[in-house]
Amino acid sequence: MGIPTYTLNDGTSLPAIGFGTYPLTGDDGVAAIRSAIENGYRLIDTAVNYRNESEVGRAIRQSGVAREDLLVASKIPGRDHGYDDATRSVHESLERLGLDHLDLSLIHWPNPSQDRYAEAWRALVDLREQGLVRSIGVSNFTEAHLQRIIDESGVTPVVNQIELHPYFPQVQMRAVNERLGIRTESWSPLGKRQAPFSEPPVAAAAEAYGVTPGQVILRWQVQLGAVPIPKSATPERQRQNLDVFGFELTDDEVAAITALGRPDGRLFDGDPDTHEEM
Ligand SMILES: NC(=O)C1=CN([C@@H]2O[C@H](COP(=O)(O)OP(=O)(O)OC[C@H]3O[C@@H](n4cnc5c(N)ncnc54)[C@H](OP(=O)(O)O)[C@@H]3O)[C@@H](O)[C@H]2O)C=CC1
Ligand SMILES: O=C(O)C(=O)[C@@H](O)[C@H](O)C(=O)CO
Repeated sequence: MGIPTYTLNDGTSLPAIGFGTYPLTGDDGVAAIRSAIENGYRLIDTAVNYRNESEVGRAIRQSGVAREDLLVASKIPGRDHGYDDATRSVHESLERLGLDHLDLSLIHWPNPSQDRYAEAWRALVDLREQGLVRSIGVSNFTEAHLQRIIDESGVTPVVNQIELHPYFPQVQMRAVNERLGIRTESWSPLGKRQAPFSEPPVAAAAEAYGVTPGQVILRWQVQLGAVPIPKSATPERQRQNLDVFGFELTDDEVAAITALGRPDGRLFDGDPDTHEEM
């Protein structure tokens, strides 16, 4: 069964699930990313700050899958938010990846104290016009950050990649993204080391559908309309994480997993109004 796709607000297509590559580096990283591509992932998520763009490029070339069948997303770090810096950053990413364009480029964190994310956005708008980037988006943006770049540029991001897992279901932020016509992407979609695999709603659904708790959580993501980008260096888990389109949770099951949300559900201090990454 192929991976379903969404049509984004710029008319391009995005697979309903992607592969996260942090912190896969070195030859082992290449092997894991190549395995993910060979297992069927067609959206590969990297970033300048993952220091693995060259590994992603090597894995693509070794996989034997045609470049045009893959979507490669990378992210601009906080230190490169100036217009010229952001432009240079994307060029350098392409060099490390060995590609002539990115399918998706995101601003990694808004870094509001620097207050230059709107400049980085203007650079991405121009890079898209120049054909170096097919689609442009953001990550860890709040409603205020989104509204500012939309008001100043007239261009709406295609995605907002945010922390999203059962302990942190981001009900409000998902509603903001939807209202603005922005597709939500979920980072740490399983909840990383705090994955709620044994929580009753997750365990019960796994039992009911004969799937793993990880598959229940990723199916929950899909039914929220979010695009999860789970990372796994384990081929069997890579396959499992992609195999979430053969069953459907009831509305009550979705609601019960969303109800696992906690006020302190963030995995670390990743509040976009205060957490900054250069
Ligand atoms: N934009 C941003 O600011 C951020 C973006 N990200 C992106 O999101 C991606 C995914 O997030 P990440 O933080 O890795 O967390 P995930 O929620 O994807 O969890 C990854 C961890 O879960 C394990 N795992 C994967 N699949 C399963 C499974 N089916 N059952 C049990 N354990 C499993 C993996 O172990 P193993 O590898 O051994 O299988 C790994 O340790 C990152 O790789 C990155 O691309 C992440 C953080 C911030
Ligand atoms: O993985 C990412 O994209 C990040 O932004 C990471 O640096 C994230 O902040 C993290 O993993 C911190 O533990």
